[in-house]
This record gives sequence, structure tokens and C-alpha cells, in this order.
Amino acid sequence: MNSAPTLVLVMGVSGSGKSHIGKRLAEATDADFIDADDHHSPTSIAKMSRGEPLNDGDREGWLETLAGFLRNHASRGRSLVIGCSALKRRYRDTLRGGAPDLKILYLHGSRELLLSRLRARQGHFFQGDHMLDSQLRDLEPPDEDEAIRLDISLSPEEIVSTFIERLGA
Ligand SMILES: Nc1ncnc2c1ncn2[C@@H]1O[C@H](COP(=O)(O)OP(=O)(O)OP(=O)(O)O)[C@@H](O)[C@H]1O
Ligand SMILES: O=C(O)[C@H](O)[C@@H](O)[C@H](O)[C@H](O)CO
Repeated sequence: MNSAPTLVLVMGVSGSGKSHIGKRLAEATDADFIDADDHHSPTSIAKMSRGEPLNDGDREGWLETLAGFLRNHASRGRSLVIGCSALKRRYRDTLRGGAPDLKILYLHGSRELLLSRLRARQGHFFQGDHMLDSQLRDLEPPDEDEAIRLDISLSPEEIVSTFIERLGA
């Protein structure tokens, strides 16, 4: 029996756990995982490494590429989890262009907890309190109709199992 592929976006600001949770969720649901961080242009990586936040223009082509991955997985009948900041509503609309039935897990948490997780993480191109603050300014949080929202103070296991449970409900 063929079941329809599930296409999931794990979103939130930097340090919210998109990569960590996204990978675990993909494993738990036999889906592929794509980390949006791996698909920035070299120009965007250089910009963030200099401590400059991305703007709408920098993110446009990147979001189109990610929408293409969603479309491709849907057409092949493969489930996919994408970890992507997707901070603004219109960014998520671009992603929904590749997957109209996109399910969204929105990871949210306090600035304090986000900063402590980012500070503990070594060797990543995205660093500096001002970079997180820029994302918090850009963020247009999805409401309950658009996403399942879970707090990052929960353990990764709790986040994954609660999301799967709510998705099935
Ligand atoms: N629920 C959690 N509980 C405890 N630690 C967590 C949780 N989620 C993520 N972490 C840890 O927090 C740090 C940040 O997580 P991660 O790198 O996945 O965030 P991210 O949203 O992908 O960030 P970025 O957008 O900057 O890549 C990592 O060290 C990760 O192991
Ligand atoms: O929308 C953005 O500005 C980017 O996705 C950033 O969020 C970085 O990719 C990421 O946070 C760094 O790890």
C-alpha cells in the first residue's frame, strides 16, 4: 500500500534546534533530512561569517531551491524533513509553493536559552548575539493554524514524540 509522503519544515531562529531536532525527526519517521544551512550560496556564507545578517534578497534564491527539494520529494513519493529558519510568512509561502500541504514544527524559546545554546556551540559560521537579535526582529512567528509550536526547553525526545503525536491527531 502506498501512503502519501509527509513533508515537514522544522523552523525557528538560530540555535532553536532545527538541525538537531530535524535529524532525529527524520530518523524517527523514515524520512530524508535536508539542512537548509548546507544550501546557502558562498556569498551568503561569507556574509554571515563576517557577522552580517542575510536580507530578503539573499534568501530568495535559497528558498526557491528548498521549495524545489520539497517538490522533488513529493513527486518521488519520499518523505522529507527540512530544517530551515523560514522566519517570515512569505518565506514559508515560497516553501509551500513546493509543498502545499507542508507540515510545520516551530521551535520557540527564550532569548536567554537560545543564546546559551549558541554560545556552547563551537565552530559554526553563525555567531554573535547581534545575529540572533536580527533573526528575532525578522521573525514572524506562525500561529497555531500554521504550525505545531513546541518549546525548546523540552528534551529532543519529547519534542519529536509530541510532534509526531500531534501530526497524527
Ligand atoms: N531540545 C533541546 N534540548 C537541548 N539541547 C538542544 C535541543 N535542541 C537543540 N539542542 C542543542 O542546541 C544547539 C543548537 O541546535 P542546532 O544547531 O540544531 O540549532 P539550529 O536551529 O539548527 O541553529 P542554526 O540555525 O544556527 O544552524 C546544539 O548544540 C544542539 O545539540
Ligand atoms: O535565514 C537565515 O538568516 C539563515 O537561515 C540563518 O538562519 C542561518 O542559516 C542559520 O541560522 C545559521 O546557522
